[in-house]
Amino acid sequence: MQVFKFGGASVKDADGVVNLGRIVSAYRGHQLLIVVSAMGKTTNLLERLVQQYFTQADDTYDLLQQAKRYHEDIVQALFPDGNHPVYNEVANRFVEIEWILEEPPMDPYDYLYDQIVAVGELVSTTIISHYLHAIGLTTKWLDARDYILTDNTHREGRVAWEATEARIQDNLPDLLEHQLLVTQGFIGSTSENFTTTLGREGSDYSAAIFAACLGAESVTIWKDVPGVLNADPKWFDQTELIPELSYLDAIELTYYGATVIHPKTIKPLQNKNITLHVKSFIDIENGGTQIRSTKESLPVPSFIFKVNQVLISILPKDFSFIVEDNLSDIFSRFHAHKIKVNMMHNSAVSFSVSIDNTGDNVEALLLDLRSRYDIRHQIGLELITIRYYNQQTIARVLVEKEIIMELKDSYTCQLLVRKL
Ligand SMILES: Nc1ncnc2c1ncn2[C@@H]1O[C@H](COP(=O)(O)OP(=O)(O)O)[C@@H](O)[C@H]1O
Ligand SMILES: N[C@@H](CC(=O)OP(=O)(O)O)C(=O)O
Repeated sequence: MQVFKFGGASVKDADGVVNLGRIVSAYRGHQLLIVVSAMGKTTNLLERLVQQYFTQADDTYDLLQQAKRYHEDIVQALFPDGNHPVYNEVANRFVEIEWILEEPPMDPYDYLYDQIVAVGELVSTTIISHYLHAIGLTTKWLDARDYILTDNTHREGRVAWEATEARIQDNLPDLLEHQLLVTQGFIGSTSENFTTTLGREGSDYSAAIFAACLGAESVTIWKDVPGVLNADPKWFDQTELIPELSYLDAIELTYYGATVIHPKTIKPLQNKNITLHVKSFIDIENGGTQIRSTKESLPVPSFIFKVNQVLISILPKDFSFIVEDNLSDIFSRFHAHKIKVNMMHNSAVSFSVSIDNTGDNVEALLLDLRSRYDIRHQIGLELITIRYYNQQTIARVLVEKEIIMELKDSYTCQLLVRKL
């Protein structure tokens, strides 16, 4: 059996859903489970809705209307019969959000976030499953929350692997024999049946979880790019396709921020030796990238750019050294504010980190750190990571840039820079 994953970009409009139908139809007769994300930028919209609801802002219902209208337009384009059951099912999914909005927020933010944001994936898969049925494919919609079980960490649910594997293995192999299965990426549930999410961009990870538990032959992630390139084409001209990639290189690239695949995706596949294909949903005949067990190293240097970085330098107020107890205290503060460290460097009396400038929680972190340390920070920096670097590649990215911090090991070079 195979697992396919379609992200938001692939189903951003009715044409995208039709294209998905075309791709899946070409695999008629194969055992297939497809994992789908929320359509287009729906998750961002629902995230804004949660923020506004939590602060009881006036435009909460406007945002809900926007989300409804966007999906209604897609449904109308796909199902000319206004009495088709999909209309009611989609409306009912949004009613779940309306019920929450009717009461002032009483539950913790992260819990409410998961209950609301998960609706994006529930709606998209409802539409897609009906569409695939309408074009003649025997399709079954599955609620991923019945299969992917997590702990209670809302917004970053940690998978309960044994329970998840048991649920998937007990139920899905039989179902796969008779029909195409359609389920949601990104969502799971706790043992008490509360919805959780797996972290932003987590649908790739969902596909890997299903594939690992089912012992799939392969996973294919369908993207708006020809495969994994040696840099994000949004930032870099003249990118090159990497036709084959080892699991290790893929883990390293995604860890440093290559957003084409979610970093947690690779490990479960590597453990079961399952090949991951990254292919274009626009040019489906193109071979794309295969990520598998291979001794080949990356054929070309690869670049990862992260803009909008904040460099925070942390110094003990009493001029003591940065040693284990300080480091452990510092990391626990980063963890408490859900802030991930992109690059770090320590000396005897200071510890410096570069993080994404995500706004409010960075402000809260700085306030918190200042209670115990002297803090300096610089904003507006750019972090450039080069895998398999050489002097030429470093020179290429440093044009009109000044290095603020630099780290190198045998394979990877990280440069924190400021534009001149
Ligand atoms: N090394 C890379 N190779 C290809 N694409 C990359 C790379 N790094 C970042 N990207 C970006 O990843 C995007 C696809 O991921 P994303 O937009 O999250 O898709 P989806 O919503 O389908 O999951 C591409 O449009 C591209 O801009
Ligand atoms: N919809 C979720 C999960 C996801 O993975 O989406 P995408 O596959 O479009 O990146 C998000 O936007 O975070």
